[in-house]
Amino acid sequence: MIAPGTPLREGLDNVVGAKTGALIVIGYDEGVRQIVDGGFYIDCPFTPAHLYELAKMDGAIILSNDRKRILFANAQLVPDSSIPSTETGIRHRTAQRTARQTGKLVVSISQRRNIITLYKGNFRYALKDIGVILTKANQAVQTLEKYKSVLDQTTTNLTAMEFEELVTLSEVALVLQRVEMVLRIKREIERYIHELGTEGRLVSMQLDELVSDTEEEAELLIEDYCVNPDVSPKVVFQELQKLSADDLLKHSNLIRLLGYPSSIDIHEEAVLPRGYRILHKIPRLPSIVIQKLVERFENLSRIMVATIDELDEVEGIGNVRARMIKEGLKRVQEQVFIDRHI
Ligand SMILES: Nc1ncnc2c1ncn2[C@@H]1O[C@H](COP(=O)(O)OP(=O)(O)OP(=O)(O)O)[C@@H](O)[C@H]1O
Repeated sequence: MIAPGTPLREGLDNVVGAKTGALIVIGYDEGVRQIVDGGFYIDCPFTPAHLYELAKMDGAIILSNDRKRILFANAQLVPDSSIPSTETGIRHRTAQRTARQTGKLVVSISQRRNIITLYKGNFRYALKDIGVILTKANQAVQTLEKYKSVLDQTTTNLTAMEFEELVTLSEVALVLQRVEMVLRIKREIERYIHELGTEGRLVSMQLDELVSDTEEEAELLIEDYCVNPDVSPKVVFQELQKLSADDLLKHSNLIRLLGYPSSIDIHEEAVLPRGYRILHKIPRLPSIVIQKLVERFENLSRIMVATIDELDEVEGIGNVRARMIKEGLKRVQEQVFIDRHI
C-alpha cells in the first residue's frame, strides 16, 4: 500500500521533503467517524500533490477505504485517552491510539525527525531509508547465494547416495536443515522486497532465480522420508518453520518431525526414499503417475529394478512411458554421479 512506486508513498515522500509532518488515517468507517472532531469534509480525489498540500494544515487527513479519495483534512482526532501508548509526542500518541481503537492503518510523519511511522492495531513500524534496506537486501542475497550452493552440494550428495542405497537419517536431516536455512534467508529478503516496492524488482528477480523451486523440493524430500505416508508434507514443513534457530541445528529435532523416535541413532539408521523427489526430475512425468508408481513399488530402489513390463502394469503407464521412466532415471543417476562432490 505504501511501498515505493505507489501514489501514497509518493505523497508521503513529498510531505517528508516539505518537513510539514502529517497524521493520516487510511480508511473510514463508523469507528473512525466517532473520533473525528472538526476539520473539513472535502472528499476530493487522492493525488500525491493533494496530500502534500493538505498536510500543510494542522490536524489529521483521512482517506477512503480504497485510498482513492481524501475525505477529511485538518481533522482533530480524539481517540480514547485510556488506550495505552508508548509514544511521547502528541501526534504519535494520537496515531498509535487511533490505530489501536479503529484497527485502521495510521501513518504518522514526524515534523522534526522526518520519520514515517506506521501503526495498525498493536503493530508499529518505522519505515527505513530505502538505501539502507537495499544494502541489507543485497547482503542477504549474497549470503543466500553461499547457503544455496552448500544446499545444492548436500542435495546432490543425498541424491547420489539414494541411488546407491546408502542413505542414513543423518543425510536426510542435513538436507532438511540446509533447506530451512536457505528458506529463512529467502523469507527475510521477501520482507525487504515488500518494503522496497518498485525499487526491489532486481532483488526479486535474483531471489526467483536462486530459490524458486526450493520449497517444492523440500516438500518432496519430506514426502520421501516421512514415516507416515498419510501425513501432509505441508504440515511437516510448517512445523519445520516453527523451529527456533537453536533447535534447527539439532538433527534429532528434524528427524522427530519426520516421525522417527528421538532415541534412534541417526548415523546408523539406513533409510530408503519413496522416490518422489528423484521421479519429479524426469521431464513430463505427471505427479499422479509418480504417485501410482510409489504406491505400487513403495520405494526408489524397487522402481529402479522394475522391468519395463512391470512398470507398464501401473495405471497411467504404457510401454512408451515405461521406457521414458527407465531412461529418465538413468540420466538423473548419471548426471548426479558427475555432479557429486565428495
Ligand atoms: N489529536 C490530534 N489530531 C489531529 N492532529 C494532531 C493531533 N495531535 C497532534 N496533531 C498534529 O500533530 C502536530 C504536531 O504535534 P506535536 O508537536 O505535539 O506532536 P509530535 O508527536 O511531537 O510530532 P513531531 O515529531 O512531528 O513534532 C500538530 O500541530 C497537529 O497538526
